[in-house]
Amino acid sequence: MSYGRTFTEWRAQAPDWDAYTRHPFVQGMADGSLPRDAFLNYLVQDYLFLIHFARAWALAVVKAGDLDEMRACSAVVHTLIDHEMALHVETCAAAGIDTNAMLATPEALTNIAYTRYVLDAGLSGDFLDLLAALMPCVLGYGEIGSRLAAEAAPDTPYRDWIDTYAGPEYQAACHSAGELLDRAIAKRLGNAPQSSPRWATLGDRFATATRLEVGFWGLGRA
Ligand SMILES: Cc1ncc(C[n+]2csc(CCO)c2C)c(N)n1
Repeated sequence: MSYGRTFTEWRAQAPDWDAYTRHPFVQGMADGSLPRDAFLNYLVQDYLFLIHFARAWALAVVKAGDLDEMRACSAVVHTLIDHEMALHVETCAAAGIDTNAMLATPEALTNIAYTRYVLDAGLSGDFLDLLAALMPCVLGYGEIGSRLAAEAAPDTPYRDWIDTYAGPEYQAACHSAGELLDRAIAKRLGNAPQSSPRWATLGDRFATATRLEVGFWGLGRA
């Protein structure tokens, strides 16, 4: 599967991409062996993660260079707050964890590290720095979702999670994000961005965010 040219190149150069998308936590969702408590720990942390991630996409609206970029980024803010977080709220509610309990849970250090890294990429850099740090999250889950939809055990209890990220709405959002990235790169770095001095730095940001994703799965310990 492909979510655009830039992503394909950065992905190939991020040493931890497979450690992220094929993490034991992910394989545990696929075969159903992941303990429920581990999943719920992850989901509560992920709820807190998404709050700051929505702030980062809102910062992307501020850092955008034209109305099309603003529209694309504000759509992600909306999707995140009104759709993606609903999965977390509903799944946790079914396990007796309400939103107040989720909000009262201290953020884990690896969670703080990840979201604040992304926010700093945007605050200290420009739109491209921020997009490079945002992409592993969006596109990695797209890749995981569509692989698990094909490979997961039919009776895995994590079917809702898989369906959310494998579904046509989320996959369409991934294609839009990949296009947004390709257009943003072409607009600022031209048609041969690999020869820009910024290319390596942007790839490093992508690789660092990928590393932070690997750490995030570690939060799902029962
Ligand atoms: C640690 C972590 N990484 C990635 C995602 C997935 N995700 C976060 S924001 C976003 C884009 C808008 O839907 C997506 C897909 C997650 N939930 N948690």
